[in-house]
Amino acid sequence: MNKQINAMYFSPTGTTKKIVSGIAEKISENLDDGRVINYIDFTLPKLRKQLISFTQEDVVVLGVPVYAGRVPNVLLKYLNTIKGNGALAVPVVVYGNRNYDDALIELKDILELNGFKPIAGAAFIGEHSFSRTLAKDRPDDRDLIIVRDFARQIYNKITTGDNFQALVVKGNSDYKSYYMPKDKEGRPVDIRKVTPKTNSDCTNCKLCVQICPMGSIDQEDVSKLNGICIKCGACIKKCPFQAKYYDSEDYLRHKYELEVEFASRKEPVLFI
Ligand SMILES: Cc1cc2nc3c(=O)[nH]c(=O)nc-3n(C[C@H](O)[C@H](O)[C@H](O)COP(=O)(O)O)c2cc1C
Repeated sequence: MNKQINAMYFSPTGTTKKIVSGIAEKISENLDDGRVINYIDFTLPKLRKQLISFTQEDVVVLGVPVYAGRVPNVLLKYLNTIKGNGALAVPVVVYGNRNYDDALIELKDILELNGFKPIAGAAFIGEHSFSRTLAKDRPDDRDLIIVRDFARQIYNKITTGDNFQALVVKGNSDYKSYYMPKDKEGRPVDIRKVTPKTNSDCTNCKLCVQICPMGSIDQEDVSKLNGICIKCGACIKKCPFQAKYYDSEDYLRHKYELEVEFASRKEPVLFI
């Protein structure tokens, strides 16, 4: 098989990267032709300025985390610039054990509209961006066995067929609106304006400036934001000194409710 395997992902806290890279690497191992995987990490703003296009010789495993039951809306503009030109695609969404709602069908549709041919899709589970206990340490070994099995099925599909039928995945073609947390009275609350705080353990190492996917943390004063915060969890989870945190009551209630309500383990779902 004469195909270039690509692993392409947005992954602020690293779970999507693990799944997408795992799938791409296992497909590639099955190929056994010594070809190197092309990794395209579009987590940081710099990469989202580059125009990317593929050809019919490419297989693109493309993954995003689920945000509010959908493809993160801050990525839509960028995703629509990627040109498939007939490349085979594997849309993958990774969610924090609540639900992936219409994110997978939305990602599949985006890829189709951009000239890709989706041949398989999946929803996997990753530790929730808001929490250190919800889906803790996932993807884990059990997930990675499923990653391997999925990659094997994709390899078989690519090598045995070339007239692929349209891929069907779970979801509403009329996508549900973005999922919203609720307040004490059950009314929807908007946590979009919530921003991280910085405590006195901060050593001013600037790691948070480098890893913020929105490029929003001020270089001179890391407690200041110059742009939007998408609550992706990167600065919170990756700070070596636990110096970043949220103190918004609405955010913390939502986090707690998720941890209680969605504690039971969900399993990955594959469509092929
Ligand atoms: C703003 C935001 C919204 C999220 N919405 C959902 C959701 O609707 N359902 C869910 O199960 N997980 C949700 N999550 C959790 C992430 O999808 C999940 O933790 C994912 O593994 C994070 O991927 P990453 O490690 O690649 O950043 C949300 C996370 C963030 C930051």
